Amino acid sequence: MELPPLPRTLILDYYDSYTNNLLTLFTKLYSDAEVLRKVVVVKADRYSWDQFRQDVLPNVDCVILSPGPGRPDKSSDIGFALELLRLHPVPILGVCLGHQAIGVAFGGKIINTPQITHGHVVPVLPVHPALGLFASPAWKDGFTATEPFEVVVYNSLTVDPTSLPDQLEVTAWSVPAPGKERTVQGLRHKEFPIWGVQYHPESISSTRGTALLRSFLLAVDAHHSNPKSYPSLLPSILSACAYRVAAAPSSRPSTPRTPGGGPWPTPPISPEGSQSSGDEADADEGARLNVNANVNAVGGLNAPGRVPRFRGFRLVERSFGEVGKGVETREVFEQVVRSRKGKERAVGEIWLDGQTPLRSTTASLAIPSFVLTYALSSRTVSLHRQDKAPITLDLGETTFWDWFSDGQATLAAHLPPQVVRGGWRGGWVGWFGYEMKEESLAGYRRRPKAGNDAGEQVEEVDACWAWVPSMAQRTGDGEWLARAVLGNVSFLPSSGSPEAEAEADMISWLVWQGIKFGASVREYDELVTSLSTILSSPQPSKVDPAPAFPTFRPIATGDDYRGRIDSCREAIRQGESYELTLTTRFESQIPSSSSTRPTNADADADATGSNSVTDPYELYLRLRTFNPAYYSAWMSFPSLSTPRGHGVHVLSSSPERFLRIEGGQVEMMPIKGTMARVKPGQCVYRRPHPLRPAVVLHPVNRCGPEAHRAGIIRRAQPRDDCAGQVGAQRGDSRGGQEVFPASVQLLDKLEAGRRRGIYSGALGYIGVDGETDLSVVIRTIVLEGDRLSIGAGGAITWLSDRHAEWDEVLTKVRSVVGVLDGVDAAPFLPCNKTEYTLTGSPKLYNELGDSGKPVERGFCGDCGSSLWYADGIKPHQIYFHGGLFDPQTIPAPTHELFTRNMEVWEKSYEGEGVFSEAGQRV
Ligand SMILES: C=C(O[C@@H]1C=C(C(=O)O)C=C[C@H]1O)C(=O)O
Ligand SMILES: NC(=O)CC[C@H](N)C(=O)O
Repeated sequence: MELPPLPRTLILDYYDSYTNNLLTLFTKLYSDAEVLRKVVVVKADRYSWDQFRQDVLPNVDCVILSPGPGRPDKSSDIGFALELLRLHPVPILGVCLGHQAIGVAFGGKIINTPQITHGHVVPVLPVHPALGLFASPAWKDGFTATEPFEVVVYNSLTVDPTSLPDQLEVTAWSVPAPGKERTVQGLRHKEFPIWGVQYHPESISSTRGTALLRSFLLAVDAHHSNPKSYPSLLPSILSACAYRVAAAPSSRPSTPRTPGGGPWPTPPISPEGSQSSGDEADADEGARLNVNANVNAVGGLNAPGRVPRFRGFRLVERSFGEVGKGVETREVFEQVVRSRKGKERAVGEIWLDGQTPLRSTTASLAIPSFVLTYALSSRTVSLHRQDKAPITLDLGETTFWDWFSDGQATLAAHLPPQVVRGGWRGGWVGWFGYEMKEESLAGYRRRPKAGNDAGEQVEEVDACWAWVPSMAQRTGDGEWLARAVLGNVSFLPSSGSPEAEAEADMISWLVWQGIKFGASVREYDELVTSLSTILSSPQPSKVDPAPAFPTFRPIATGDDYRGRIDSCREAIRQGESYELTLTTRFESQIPSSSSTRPTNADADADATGSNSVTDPYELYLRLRTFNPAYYSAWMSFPSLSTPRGHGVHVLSSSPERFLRIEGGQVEMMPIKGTMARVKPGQCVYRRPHPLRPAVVLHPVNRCGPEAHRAGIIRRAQPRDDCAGQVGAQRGDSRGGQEVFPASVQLLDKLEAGRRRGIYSGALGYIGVDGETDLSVVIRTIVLEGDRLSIGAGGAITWLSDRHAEWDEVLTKVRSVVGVLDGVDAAPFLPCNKTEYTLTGSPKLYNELGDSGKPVERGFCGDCGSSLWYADGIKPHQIYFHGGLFDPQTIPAPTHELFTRNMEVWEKSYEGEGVFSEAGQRV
């Protein structure tokens, strides 16, 4: 079947993640170059109706109305689409929301669909004899019209078939389950070139998507009396494009790197420049601020208006081989970071503490050389250094995102072309808080800049990025490395004063403030020497884990939360969203004075939870054994302040990857499916629903088809929540309404505008070489001043149960801190069981194992403690109790037994079984 020439197509985007998939559908039929010239995605509110009609419409050949949140009978949701449909100067295809708009434009009614369904595959059958696009030769090509075909539906609303105006005709119906009502799945206008489909032809899980697009384009071509070709879109229209097929593959050459798969800090890599190259002068000279020197320009920098003088960074590392392989990370951390000379004045402490149950942990341990924080309300960046008062910079209209990423790009441009990548080799470590969405999400409104008086108040830390020039790292194999970024960057201002120049961008500003980025060779040598001493004669740890967590209380009652769940579900029923991740917070306090500190005996007596800890590091030590996680981390910045007091400390045990960039490939790994407690003695797991990956993968989808093909979008992990979701693996999100901005703003309201802070943000490293690994900040204790908080929540869908969701929130928080106070659900009792049987869904709560395969994980149904089992093990009766990770309640032998059993299990597990504590099958 011949392909019609590609008409100039305008896709009107109602802020839906599927819009991008519509674009992808075009690239399945036409070349990227062709799609780039002829297809444009424009946000539905980009133009006024008048502008659109006068300037845009005469220059396009057809319009596609995208899916979207909201209702087509609400003008704030649908904009000028109804006017456009009534005018129909060019052929129009409506998809989902766009299809419903066709119904409304000509007098039909919108009602709730009999079964609200999001992300399911259903059969659809065109009417017979076929009408509209289903009568097209392009549709019929190789397909029997009387066969149903499978498609994905994603809607709360539908066109009421009893209200259908005379001008419209149904072209397809759903094939309902016995006893259920059928729904309208296709429409056409009897006279005008207007067609609609309720389902999503653009979903990768829908069949016959390209056939439908072909039918439409054939109809468009026929409408325009079959021209041989269409011109390219005007540059003015192309420039309004919200996103498009990627124009060219990434310009950065791909560089050799070791195969990935290691957990978060870093896999072992081949050494590069693993000893000091003796070019000490180079590194130190580069470190000097040199704004006026007569220098040679180095090409390739993307920041205009300045001449770089820079000899480049060198990423160096030194392995200690077998030395120190058995030494505990904690001991090394305490000696390298905590008891370093002058450490009490250090600007911060970093411990990326990736943990998996079976294998040695990986870790990055560092003292940052400086820290940048950002305050959204005043739009200022602050530079924090040891022994110096903070210095601030007003970013004006520039967002922190742009400022930071331009700076990072400049830094990365100073690497030698062939850098060996692999894990974190130095650079940024920190977080973007949840509120940073304000400066990044399309359509999200930035708050007005605070007035002068706001300068008097202590501001929130909305983003915090520390610079790490050198660190000690432990690989997944237990091998120790000293890694560093050597060298520096300096710039000659092209004109004007250095200060004015410095305002313009991050690097100039930092250089002007005297920041040197790289470590000097001397500093690196010192690290190597001290690490070598520590590894060959380690000192036992001097700090004990806190004997108990302080008692956390929810900031609102279960009733309150359940009420908000109801509101979420109502919004979903109204078609405003299909999934809303509602959250709340639990709080506690630690005494600010060490005088209240009890003796160990007191603490033991009060081990069910007391506010007895004064050093947050002790709390972290407890957390890392109580709830070890792939993204465990300790980040401590004692000199930062927030409105809640002095000192910001993050104690994270997040299991969830937000985004990883490795060798230029982007990977996201959303999790879903947290267990609900069902009966004492049993941990039963709720089956994850399939929507979550769609939401979380949305940003990756934005990378466009080119990126997908180039393999930049690599894979979603083969796991239950993605099972069968080829879509997720290809970056097609299977689903629906764009989370942004509608759902995010809705959530702001549903959470009464409460700040989430670090919780729900992204935390991790962004290497100087661009290698990045960020977690979703969940299961994380944040300490600001003496205030402790833990955020928790869950994704609410139409199918959510108000009681189960609240219980799930409690389960999540208990997995972090155990006992809770002031909750109106079943009390938490410490549990002494060592044997558990899990039934139900074989896949539990997925985390990442070192091997790259998922490690399953759950919680004890009695006490909420962690349960682990390992990679590649067949279903699924589990035994051991996560007391393993709580030395307070489970004696040491259990730990060993557990580990041993895991080994046995790994080697010899066959079929199902329940195992005794001694490792015997029972
Ligand atoms: C919001 C939280 O978790 C998010 C929601 C999840 C869910 O609904 O299952 C799972 C992981 C997180 O992305 C949280 O744990 O606080
Ligand atoms: N995916 C969509 O376009 C959904 C349309 C509409 N918001 C509904 O829920 O029915």
